[in-house]
Amino acid sequence: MKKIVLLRHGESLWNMENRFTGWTDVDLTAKGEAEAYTAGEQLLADDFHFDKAYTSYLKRAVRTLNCVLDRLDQEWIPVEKSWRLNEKHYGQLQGLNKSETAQKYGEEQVLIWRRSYDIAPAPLGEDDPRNPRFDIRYRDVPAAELPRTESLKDTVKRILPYWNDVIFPSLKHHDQLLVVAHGNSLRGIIKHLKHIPDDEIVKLNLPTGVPYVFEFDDRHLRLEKDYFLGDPEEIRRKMNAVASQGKKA
Ligand SMILES: O=C(O)[C@H](O)COP(=O)(O)O
Repeated sequence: MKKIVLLRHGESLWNMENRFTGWTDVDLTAKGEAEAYTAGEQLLADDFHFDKAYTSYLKRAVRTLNCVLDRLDQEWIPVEKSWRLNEKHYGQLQGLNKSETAQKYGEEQVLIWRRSYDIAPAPLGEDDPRNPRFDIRYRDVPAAELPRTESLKDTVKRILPYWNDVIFPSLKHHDQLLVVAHGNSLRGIIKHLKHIPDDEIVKLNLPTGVPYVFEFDDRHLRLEKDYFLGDPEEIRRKMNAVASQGKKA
């Protein structure tokens, strides 16, 4: 049995402040770091030995991965970072408080911006200093590929080449892979893996710091089952809390 574990980073500063984050590079809170260590604990208890790990260019994911590997005493494994695993770009919403945005534009509109498949928030201006083209870390990415906003559909389109050409094929010669990324970039991968229809994906809210295991058969790499590690009640509570971030108060 081959396994890929998907893990959303632990709580970030802007998760705590309930702000749209996207490509903004904010750090973990102390709680987020503790969540990452707890995820490591759960993976240790289930005897995971990863062959390779993948993460984004954003420190909340990188640091979560480091905490997990530290807890597992598997810091030596190869790690590959890709901008393609970054969070969905939230355009002009980045930095705004989600509840205040719901008060201003309505909860329904915020739900569309957060969870619809093909509607993107307004883009950052071409000359906005937050435009990724001004950020040195993306200097090797062709300018035309750098987003100034994204729908989940756009995010999936940018992730899939990396998933299909790099991550998934490496399962052929590895048994266990770890992918630490973000709420929406992982929703995109999960949609692809489980063939979730466009209008169903709106309901999926990924909790921070909870390992999500996908098992594949050895021969054909067909998805056999998927499950979260941890207490189902606690996971449900965390998922509901994520869903509620877009409510008025
Ligand atoms: O970018 C963000 O704000 C979070 O990582 C995910 O936010 P969401 O749950 O509002 O999509």
